[in-house]
Amino acid sequence: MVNLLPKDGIVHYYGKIFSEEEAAYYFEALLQSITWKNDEVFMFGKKIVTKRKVAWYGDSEFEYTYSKVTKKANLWTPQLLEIKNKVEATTGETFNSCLLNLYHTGAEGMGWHTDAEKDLQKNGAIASVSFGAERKFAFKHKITKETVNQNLENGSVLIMKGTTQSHWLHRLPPTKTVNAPRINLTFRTVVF
Ligand SMILES: O=C(O)CCC(=O)C(=O)O
Ligand SMILES: [Fe+2]
Repeated sequence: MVNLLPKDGIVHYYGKIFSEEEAAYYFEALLQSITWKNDEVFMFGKKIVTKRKVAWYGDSEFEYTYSKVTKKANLWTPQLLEIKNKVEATTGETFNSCLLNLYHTGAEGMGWHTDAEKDLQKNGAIASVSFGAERKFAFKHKITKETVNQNLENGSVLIMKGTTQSHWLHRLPPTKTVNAPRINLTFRTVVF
């Protein structure tokens, strides 16, 4: 499997692991069954409510601090467990929690960041599953500013592991060329 990063981390793109039918089914099922909430984050010291919707799920109703706001996870739904099982079987990694993001249109994205919150296992693998509109995902090296791009297809999975979060930022750039919605799931390992 080729590493998308030239150094300082490992990113594997598996491409589509779900068929078009499975991806369409999961997109609709997640849209309906997940308890979506507008995300509250701190930016420049001010609490802001994002347009993007989010939800946390996991093995237990643990509390999780993300961008300075503490949230409580929901317990896995049947579909989330099916998706998690498929991702674990494909990648050989295991996960105990998942952050879901719902981007209503290409106008919504996520700025440059790392997934290195203190509750996350250090250098643990993070699996990113995408359903719905295809979007560009970008990495930028913190020191050299090198960038790497990957289109995240409907029903695909991408893994970030090793020292990726220490050396590379990532983002989902907003785009004028996409109007359709997208659901992204990032499976993670939270340390209790
Ligand atoms: O939507 C995406 O593809 C990226 C999501 C992400 O980076 C995150 O939830 O930390
Ligand atoms: Fe992230």
